[in-house]
Amino acid sequence: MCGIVGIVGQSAVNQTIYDALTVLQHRGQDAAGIVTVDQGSFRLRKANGLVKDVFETKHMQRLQGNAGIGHVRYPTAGSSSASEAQPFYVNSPFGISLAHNGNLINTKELLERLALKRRHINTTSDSEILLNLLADELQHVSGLSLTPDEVFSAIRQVHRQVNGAYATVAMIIGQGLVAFRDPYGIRPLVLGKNETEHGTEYMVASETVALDAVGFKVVRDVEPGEAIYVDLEGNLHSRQCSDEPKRIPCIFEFVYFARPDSTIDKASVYSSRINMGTKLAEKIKAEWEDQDIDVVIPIPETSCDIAVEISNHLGLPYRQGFVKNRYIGRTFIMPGQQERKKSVRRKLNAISAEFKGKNVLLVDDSIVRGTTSEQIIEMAREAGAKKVYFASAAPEIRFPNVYGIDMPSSSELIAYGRDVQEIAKMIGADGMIFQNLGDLVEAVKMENPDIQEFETSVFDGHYVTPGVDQTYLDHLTKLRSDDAKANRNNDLGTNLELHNVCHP
Ligand SMILES: O=P(O)(O)OC[C@H]1O[C@H](OP(=O)(O)OP(=O)(O)O)[C@H](O)[C@@H]1O
Ligand SMILES: NC(=O)CC[C@H](N)C(=O)O
Ligand SMILES: [Mg+2]
Repeated sequence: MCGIVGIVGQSAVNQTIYDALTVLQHRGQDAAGIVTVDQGSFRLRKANGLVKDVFETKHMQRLQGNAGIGHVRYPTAGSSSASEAQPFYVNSPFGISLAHNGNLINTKELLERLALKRRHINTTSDSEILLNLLADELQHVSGLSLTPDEVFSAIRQVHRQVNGAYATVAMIIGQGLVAFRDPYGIRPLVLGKNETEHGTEYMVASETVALDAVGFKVVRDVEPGEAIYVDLEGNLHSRQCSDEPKRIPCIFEFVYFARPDSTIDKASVYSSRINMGTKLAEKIKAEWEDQDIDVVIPIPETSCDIAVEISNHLGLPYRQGFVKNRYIGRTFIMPGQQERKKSVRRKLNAISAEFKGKNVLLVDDSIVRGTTSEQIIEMAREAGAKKVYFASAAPEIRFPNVYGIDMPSSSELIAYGRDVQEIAKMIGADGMIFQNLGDLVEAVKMENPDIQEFETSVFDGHYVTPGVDQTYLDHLTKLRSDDAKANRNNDLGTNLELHNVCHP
């Protein structure tokens, strides 16, 4: 997942974008970037690393101007090279800079189309393709300034060509900020505003928490297929640009990705997780009639809210038996399996008193590769647990994700080709329980009954966009499995790639 933000303000936006990116850091830890518009020029700083490390004072001082966009990256396409950090830039027409959360499917076809238009794509990033498609559609405009109609009809054409997930912000020099969400609204995008004595400031971001953190008020979600255009005078325009919009948000945002204090498509992430806890506790009660659990223990951090609810519902004590090292980030979104594996023990440590001689129920939001659960169970046993049960608030993940979560290969998923008993054996649990998909959907739907459908492909293999068939999935495995990535990164050597207008 990635985090995006865009602002048209009434005063300098560099610090606001920086602050917003720090609260979106959980969506991407690999790279960060900010572009601002200063007196008709773009200012850009992007590099691999966390927000706090990428932007030094000297960079912040350069990022002048009252409008800008920002990005935190978790790669799902292309490479981890710093040259693929975002925002990307093209100089024609106008000069456009773009940041993207999601993943495009039909990149091969789009690349061929762009080549015919003599547009050169310099990286392997799908986001650079998206930028060039938008640029190409804006190329048809005749005047020197853009009208909202022209912006919206360009985005309509982009929607017609692209298959995939894309929440996008783009800054067009001398014109304004453009933001759009794919026709299914797979990835989240929210609009906010701030009234100042000089006028209204507008902001779009991946999650509402970014608006809260910088003092903007949430206006509403950007609708699936909708585009927002804020011109540099600060006027807001919006239009539905998809021929067939349909709200099908990614359910994994609610399970894991988003922060609990965010609201997506009017559904609170926190309350959804509480509901997941209630549903899972009901299943535990129904299926484990003679359960002998002494204590419920979460696997920090995302599962904490869920575990509290399970303990309440089962009438069992809740204990924070694992201490989380606050200086280690999220392990699942780390780029390679070796690093993920190493980080679990650096991140979590058991408090023996909570395990010694007890039957414990460990709760996690999800089990993907099994990296966390396997090691955590080992730690619980080393700390003296008698029996270790394991509960997952999401169902078994058996299918690749193609919409912005880096799970490209089913063979890397621990639940692939295994039933619950086999998974329990693999991770060393004495008993194991997964949420039913229907219950997970219900848990989020309770927070907004108007959401008719969710993107649930990792659980059921149903892909909502065209273009995802076995040939595509095989191609993805070849391109992005952990082994493929490791080989590619070994080949990288010294970084000789072209970085567009990045000042070190
Ligand atoms: O089965 P796995 O492949 O290990 O993936 C699942 C685990 O990864 C995530 O935690 P992460 O450490 O990324 O973040 P968190 O601190 O927000 O829980 C998630 O919450 C699970 O604990
Ligand atoms: N997770 C994401 O949203 C990734 C965005 C884009 N596909 C990239 O790899 O940079
Ligand atoms: Mg976790």
